[in-house]
Amino acid sequence: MAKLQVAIDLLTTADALALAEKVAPYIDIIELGTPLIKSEGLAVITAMKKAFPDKIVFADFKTADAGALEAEMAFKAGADLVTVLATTGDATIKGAVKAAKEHGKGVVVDTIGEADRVKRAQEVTALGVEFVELHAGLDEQAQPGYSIQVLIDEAARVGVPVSIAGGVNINNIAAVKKAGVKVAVAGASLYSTADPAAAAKALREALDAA
Ligand SMILES: O=C([C@H](O)CO)[C@H](O)[C@H](O)COP(=O)(O)O
Repeated sequence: MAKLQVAIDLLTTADALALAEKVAPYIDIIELGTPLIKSEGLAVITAMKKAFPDKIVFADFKTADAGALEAEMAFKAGADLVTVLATTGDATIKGAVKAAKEHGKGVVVDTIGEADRVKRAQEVTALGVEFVELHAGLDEQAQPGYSIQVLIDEAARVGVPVSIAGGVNINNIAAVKKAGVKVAVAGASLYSTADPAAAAKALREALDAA
């Protein structure tokens, strides 16, 4: 069964907690977005884990260096998963994985900015990461002609556990699921809607549909 992850790209802990409260019944993983962590610091991770101890808390650090040190910071603050960039060297990913094993937590590799997402996903999976995020970031999504279909096609052929992040919504979630993802990540389609709870419920139902 694929998991549903809410990506919270809001800028305050209060707003993040309020959104999480609305969508929590329908989601498995709460992602604290990079802008949110830069805005609020490690305290937002601690606050989220305290409020939702049964959810998987995902700290989107997008670490590019000092893998062990940054992963350790995230885990000590309460994160269950932390992201490291695919574009960085294997040594950084290995350092984060080592810290994750020591803490009983996990590393997700984010392919944002990576030229060959499929090849790199296969390479880093061998380093012991939980899964790889096939990701088109907010700036890439804003480019003319962007389509999530490219990520869906990659997920269908990659052959290792992946998530898709890059504009998941109610219109494409069935195709995302069909591609065989481990996790579907939804940000703007939840936090930018008038009724996040209803939107999360609809995504959950589409994901769980046979
Ligand atoms: O990771 C993200 C981005 O880099 C900003 O932090 C987003 O959370 C991710 O792209 C998912 O969000 P949506 O594309 O809005 O679904």
